[in-house]
Amino acid sequence: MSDLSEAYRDYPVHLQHIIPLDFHTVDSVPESHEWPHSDCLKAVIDEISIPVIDLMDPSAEKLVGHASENWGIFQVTNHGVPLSMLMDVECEARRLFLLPIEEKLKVLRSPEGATGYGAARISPFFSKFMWHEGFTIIGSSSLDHAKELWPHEHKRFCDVIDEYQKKMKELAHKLLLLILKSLEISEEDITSCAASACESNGAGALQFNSYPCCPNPSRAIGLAPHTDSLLLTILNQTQDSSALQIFRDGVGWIPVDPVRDALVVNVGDLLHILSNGKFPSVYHRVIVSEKHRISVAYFYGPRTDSQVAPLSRIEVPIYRSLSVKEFISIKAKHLEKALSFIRI
Ligand SMILES: O=C(O)CCC(=O)C(=O)O
Ligand SMILES: [Fe+2]
Repeated sequence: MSDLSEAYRDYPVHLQHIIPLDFHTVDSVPESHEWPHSDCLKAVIDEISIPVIDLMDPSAEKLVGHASENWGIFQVTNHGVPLSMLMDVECEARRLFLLPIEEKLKVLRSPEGATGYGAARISPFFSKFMWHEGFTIIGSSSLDHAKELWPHEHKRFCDVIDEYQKKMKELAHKLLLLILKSLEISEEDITSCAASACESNGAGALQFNSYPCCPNPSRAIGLAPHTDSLLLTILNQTQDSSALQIFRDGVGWIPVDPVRDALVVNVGDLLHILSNGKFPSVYHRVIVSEKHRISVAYFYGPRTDSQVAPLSRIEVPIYRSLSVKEFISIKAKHLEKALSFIRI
């Protein structure tokens, strides 16, 4: 069993919070999915946009460090992931979500499980449901699920996923090194920290997100505001519509407008802890529209038995040291309040 699955096993989620609505059968937003005050979803600032960094730029290291500190999110171009690979993974995600609900339920995430089809993990924290269905893959978990969904043609799905995960891991490692270099820490600390994240059984996961066409987008929400838990997330937005938004203190919600062929990179809670609070773990949400949207997120993290603590040797640490597994358990109980529980 993979590390991350083990970390989630102690926090079962009730089936009611796992089984998504059969979105094809509804022609209005049911009360269960109607969010109060969702009109505020439109109140976004359009004039400011998050940094877009060309990874081939000689000053990429400086730009990445600056964006991590000032935004906790940026987009990268010239990232080395072939466009064909981005399109192939989108196509497989689409193929999966277009299956009838009875098929998708064959690979439903179990209450103690971490992989498979189901609603967002954060669902139990909210009184309303989200306009979303997801599919989570950890390591080679997709093999059994794909066999279940396509008994005679699962190979294509698995090949695409394996290649994509490999490429994401490579890119995440490269990005992590760039980000860590901007902290005032020793080469040795950088190498050992990055090495722990790239071990074969690190806590990585691939998340397919689907936001079905919504009959009344101003009443529903795709993903409620949250931060990502691991070190960093690489998001393939796949479409040209703006749906992802980040919250910026003093400004409000800002859209992350898709840039052609770019990938979105955001800081997660663990990197926020490692940086002693220097890099904000960005608070984000997803809105829905009349169009079906797919996104593919890769969450990158170290082994769940490894320790995480602020890396700086000169600053006073603001977070205590803890294992990744312990952090995941605190987050599973307290969601965005998790960081306040480990503050010194
Ligand atoms: O779909 C998106 O744009 C964002 C997805 C996301 O935030 C997540 O999977 O954690
Ligand atoms: Fe997220």
